[in-house]
Amino acid sequence: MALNGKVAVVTGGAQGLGKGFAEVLLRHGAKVSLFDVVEDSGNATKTAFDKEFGPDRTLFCVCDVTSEKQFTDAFQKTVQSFGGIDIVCNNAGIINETDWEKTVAINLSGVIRGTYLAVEHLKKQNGGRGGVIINIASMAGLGPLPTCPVYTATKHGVVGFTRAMAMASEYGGYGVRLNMICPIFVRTGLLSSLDKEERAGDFYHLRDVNQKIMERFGTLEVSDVAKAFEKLVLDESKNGAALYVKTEGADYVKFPTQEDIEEKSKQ
Ligand SMILES: NC(=O)C1=CN([C@@H]2O[C@H](COP(=O)(O)OP(=O)(O)OC[C@H]3O[C@@H](n4cnc5c(N)ncnc54)[C@H](O)[C@@H]3O)[C@@H](O)[C@H]2O)C=CC1
Ligand SMILES: CCCCCC(=O)CC\C=C/C=C/C=C/[C@@H](O)[C@@H](O)CCCC(=O)O
Repeated sequence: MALNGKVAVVTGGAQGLGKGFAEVLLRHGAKVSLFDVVEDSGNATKTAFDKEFGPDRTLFCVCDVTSEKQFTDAFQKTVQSFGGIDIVCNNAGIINETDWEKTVAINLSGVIRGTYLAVEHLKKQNGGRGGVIINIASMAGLGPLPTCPVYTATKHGVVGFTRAMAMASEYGGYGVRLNMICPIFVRTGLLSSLDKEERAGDFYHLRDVNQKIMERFGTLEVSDVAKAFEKLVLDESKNGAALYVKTEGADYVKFPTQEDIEEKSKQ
């Protein structure tokens, strides 16, 4: 997909991976609406992008993805300012095993809400232009991370939901593609979440295990995942695909087919 002149929404776009994805889109000539709860960082990121890319290319909307009203209003404001939407990246996420309901509300319900709103705006049957939705899952959406079971569950949920929606879009002729990114550990603020007892909850005693898993898989920079995001957003052939990003590079995940599952269950 050529990105010049396209309009994108990035949730959790004020910092970390979301900021990195927004920068990729801006470099390709897109306009970007950043949705985030943290007003200071959102404004600071918009100011930095204004300086680098010009004043009319970025919008910042205060938006908590757990609020239907704030999310709907932010989509509306983006359409009013930029004249439509072509790309939506549902990226906002946290790790909090103590307040696990908040983790589910942001990481899974927030992605579901953001995807439904995106489909409503992009879908050709509603007068939309079609486009692409990229949901940010994790390697913890493909295999279990024992140090954060609820975070793991939300990311598995994002993978299952996005794959099903990709099929629904294809069967329904929405003109919208839905894909996922599944990175291993990335050096952002989120990475230290499990070092804090109030975030790690009952799994605080497993912080050494977390350290070992991190050493085994290694850690990425935001720019590594931004490069994978660029590859995925430019590739118009993919729908329902998950790009696994690791230290050796990025590869598409080969999900088992129904035949694979049935074959294995016979063994
Ligand atoms: N850092 C890592 O190791 C990995 C991160 N991910 C995923 O990438 C996504 C981004 O994470 P990072 O950039 O690492 O974290 P981060 O903490 O640096 O950035 C997350 C952003 O989301 C925003 N946010 C949090 N709650 C929100 C809400 N309710 N509404 C709107 N915005 C909200 C924060 O204010 C922040 O700007 C998350 O979904 C995370 O699960 C996936 C794999 C690895
Ligand atoms: C501080 C935690 C931040 C987590 C943020 C992420 O989303 C990063 C996820 C990164 C890696 C996940 C790896 C999961 C691997 C599992 O498939 C499994 O292989 C782990 C096995 C652990 C073991 O054998 O001890």
